[in-house]
Amino acid sequence: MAPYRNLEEYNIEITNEVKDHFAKIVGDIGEDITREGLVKTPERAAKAMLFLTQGYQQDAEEILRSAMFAESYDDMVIIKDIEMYSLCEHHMLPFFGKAHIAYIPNGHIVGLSKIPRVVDVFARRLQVQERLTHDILECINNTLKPKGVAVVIEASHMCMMMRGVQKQNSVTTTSGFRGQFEKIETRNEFLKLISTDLS
Ligand SMILES: Nc1nc2c(ncn2[C@@H]2O[C@H](COP(=O)(O)OP(=O)(O)OP(=O)(O)O)[C@@H](O)[C@H]2O)c(=O)[nH]1
Ligand SMILES: [Zn+2]
Repeated sequence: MAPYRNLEEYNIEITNEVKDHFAKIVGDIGEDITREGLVKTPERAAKAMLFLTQGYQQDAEEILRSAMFAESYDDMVIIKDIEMYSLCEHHMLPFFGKAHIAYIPNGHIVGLSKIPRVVDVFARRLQVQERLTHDILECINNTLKPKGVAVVIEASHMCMMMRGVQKQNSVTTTSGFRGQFEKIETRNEFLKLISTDLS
């Protein structure tokens, strides 16, 4: 694609391209693309898909760096039950659930809202749950350089519910630990505080 003058121009161009692909899909699955209810569907679907994958245009480390504050607090900070919606890269179907994140500051704390924003940046891409977990973990570790960071994600995958193996109640848990959370006592304290039965 040609280089774009600005983000707005890029957004218009890319929306039109994705819209044309969706129009083809709607026709290919046997629908009448001229039917009243479907006329605007390719455009709506394109906008929805670009919203759900907007993380490719965003810089998670920059988001964290924009709200780091020098502070001597060095106990655990936990943000739990962060709702998360992503798309599995194998089927482009949603997987969704909760992220629980903790860090132990090392001279800097971060604005609390920035942690869920980081989750969104990486979730709004084509992902597998394992890589999503590590993307969040490494981003916080590299940027904040805390004494420790922990990420747990619990999610349900629509590709295992609506199709394929068709299991409605399975939940996948992934986790990653760095620094002080690699010690069993710190990790267990975190797991206890997020009130799961993982410990
Ligand atoms: N590890 C991992 N696997 C995932 C994730 N999301 C979806 N999958 C799996 O990716 C696998 C893709 O396997 P394939 O055999 O290539 O695809 P498939 O024929 O559609 O597989 P079925 O879902 O078993 O019908 C499936 O087992 C999915 O359950 C994820 O986040 N992490
Ligand atoms: Zn899938």
